Amino acid sequence: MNPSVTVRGLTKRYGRTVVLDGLDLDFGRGVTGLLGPNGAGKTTLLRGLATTLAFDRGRVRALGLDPADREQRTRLRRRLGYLPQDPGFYPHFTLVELVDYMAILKEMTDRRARHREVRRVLEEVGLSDRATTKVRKLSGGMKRRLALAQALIGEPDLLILDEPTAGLDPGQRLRFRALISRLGESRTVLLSTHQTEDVAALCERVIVLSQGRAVFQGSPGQLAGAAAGQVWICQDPPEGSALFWRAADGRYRTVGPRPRGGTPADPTIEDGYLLLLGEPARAAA
Ligand SMILES: Nc1ncnc2c1ncn2[C@@H]1O[C@H](COP(=O)(O)OP(=O)(O)OP(=O)(O)O)[C@@H](O)[C@H]1O
Repeated sequence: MNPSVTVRGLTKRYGRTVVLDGLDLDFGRGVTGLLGPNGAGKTTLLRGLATTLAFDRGRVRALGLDPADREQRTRLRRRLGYLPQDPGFYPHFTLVELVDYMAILKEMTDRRARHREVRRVLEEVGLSDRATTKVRKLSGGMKRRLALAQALIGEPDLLILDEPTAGLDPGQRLRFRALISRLGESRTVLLSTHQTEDVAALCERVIVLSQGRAVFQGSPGQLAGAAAGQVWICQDPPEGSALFWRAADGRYRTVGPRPRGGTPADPTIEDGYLLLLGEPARAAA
């Protein structure tokens, strides 16, 4: 892999709280998923890579550019699209006005080309029929789609998406997955999510962040493989396991040491993730 983004020793503190703790990462073209528990530092990392926040220490190279250098940061901004966790759009703008305004901020000065681009990105996210609706009248899922639309302006080489599928209905989630995987064919896409299904469906690479460090970097298959031989199905609630749940077929699923009467099951990404973060041990404590 020839990485489009390289991160070395990245550190960010808020007061005494260390949020990113000497983070090292590499990822390249295609879709990379960023998983991690609440507060792991995902949004902080994405904000930094999107150049809206300065890190305290460490080095980033994105598309061959150094965001710590003012001139290179401007060049990088021209080539990146960012979907923030909470975009906070102007509520009284219509969708078309808002996306047009974002396109102006992205230095699209040719009016006709800009209007074409605004129509294109609204079409991409299925919001063309809402073009003249005011932002404040959108549902949560529609606002998410609008947030993706503005990130797509100008066909950026690097897309940084903070929980792009949060709040989407199943049909839209599928549509988003198709769009994001298509974008990943020719660009570098980094997306954070709490949905392991999204990672399985979309990502060729996954990074797990915990307490500001990357505790896993590899393929989704490798993450699932980390739980091989540690996932069990039982007919009855497993004795001695603190973390188990009843599946739809009425049997019990557990991750960790083999419970009495447990038969092995195929591990999923979620199993690998839970084990990696020590969730079974935490539940037992
Ligand atoms: N502006 C800020 N000032 C102070 N602390 C902050 C600020 N932004 C984030 N934090 C803290 O930094 C830590 C990491 O937050 P961050 O939003 O990056 O986590 P996250 O992995 O994206 O979490 P989530 O999955 O809940 O979105 C948290 O402890 C959070 O409270």
